[in-house]
Amino acid sequence: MSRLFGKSISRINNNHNHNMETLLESIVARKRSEIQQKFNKYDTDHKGYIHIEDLCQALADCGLQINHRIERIIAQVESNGRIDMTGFTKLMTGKKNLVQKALSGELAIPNFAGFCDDLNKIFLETKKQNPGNLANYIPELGTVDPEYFGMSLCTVDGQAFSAGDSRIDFTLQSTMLPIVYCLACEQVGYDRVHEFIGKEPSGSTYNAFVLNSENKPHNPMINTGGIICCSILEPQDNQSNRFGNLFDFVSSMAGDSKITFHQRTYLSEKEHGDRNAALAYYMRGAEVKGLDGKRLPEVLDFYFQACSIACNTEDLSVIAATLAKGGICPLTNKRVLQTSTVRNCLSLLYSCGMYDYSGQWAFTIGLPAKSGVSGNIMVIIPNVMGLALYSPKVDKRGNSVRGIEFCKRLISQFSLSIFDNLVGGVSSKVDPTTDATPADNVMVE
Ligand SMILES: NC(=O)CC[C@H](N)C(=O)O
Repeated sequence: MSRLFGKSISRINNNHNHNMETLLESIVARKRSEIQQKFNKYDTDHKGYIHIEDLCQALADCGLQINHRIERIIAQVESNGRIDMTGFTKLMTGKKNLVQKALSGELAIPNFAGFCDDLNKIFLETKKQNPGNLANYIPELGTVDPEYFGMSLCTVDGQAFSAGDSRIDFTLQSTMLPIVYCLACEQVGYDRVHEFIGKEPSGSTYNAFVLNSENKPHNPMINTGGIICCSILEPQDNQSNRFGNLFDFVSSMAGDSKITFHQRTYLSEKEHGDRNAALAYYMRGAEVKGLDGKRLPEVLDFYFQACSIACNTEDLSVIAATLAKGGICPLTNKRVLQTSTVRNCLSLLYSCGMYDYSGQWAFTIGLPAKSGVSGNIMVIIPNVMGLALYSPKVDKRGNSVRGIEFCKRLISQFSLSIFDNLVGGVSSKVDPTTDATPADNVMVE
């Protein structure tokens, strides 16, 4: 009995091994033919090799700029500006890399050109109207061209697209606050920061004289919370190092980009900074913890300097993308923040990032974001991309009017809000990460 049983088991095993081999062979054959097809697609003149220029063009079509990261990947498989089938196979089968992902349609936004076309249309539609006012309580902000309108996006894979005035620099203003908050959390720890600052929206204007029931600023994304964060950052260091460290940190979030500092806006805000000075003295009078009362003018000065760090929407979209990617900059692939810090920051941006419009923003747009009174907005689409907008005319709450309008239109067309892709949801919106509508995935019996 047991011998018979043993025999049948060995027959089953033999059959199984044979079937397994055939299956593996067919998988290998399929993979080989897929690679061959791709190779043929880029071997445009059928000479048996791909010109590097053609490969670079294919990558550019996916939204990737040829930087040193991509050059390094290509250098491993090319010779004399060409890639043959052996090199191409190595490229497509080796450890997952950006080029492989791009050619396999696996980047964050697979149909990048189509998505950007749609975004461009939304941009042009939004551009037609320009209500709101310049925030001239900081006089220098009242001098900018009110017609500026720029938009940029950067995905977690580094796919980039811009429209309009995407290279015009603007001061970050309150959009610096999440950055200062992240740096403070990394330096002194999240618990310590929140010993001094709350986690609730204030429901009041960004520069209101309000504290929560624990005598703390409501959150780090409004002026009071921002001033406290500035007080916590490297109090023992000198002013030059402290500013330098913050500046370098912003630059590393922006992909080691050459960000700037706008001296005129800084001086303008400092000269007209009575409200923020009053807020600082109000907090000192209320004995708010975390505020170094002896260094008050220095802390305020640092706050004004931070608000006058400047960049363009291209840079800001990379900063947002670094947050979308959990603290790793998609252009340099360097980790600049711990994921836990980013998680905390995004939670706060979701509930408090748009001043006293935060609740409505969360409801209509459903994404973490931060605005600055210079007319910039950065929006984070977790695990997908960062988006940056600049249009200097703001509404009465201090949020860019066209920036909000662009986001409303974007979200009405694409399922990018964090609650858009609920299992069981039926929606006509397109998911640009899969190019399908959520309704395509629903199976109702
Ligand atoms: N909302 C903002 O962007 C305000 C920042 C500005 N520097 C201020 O303190 O008033």
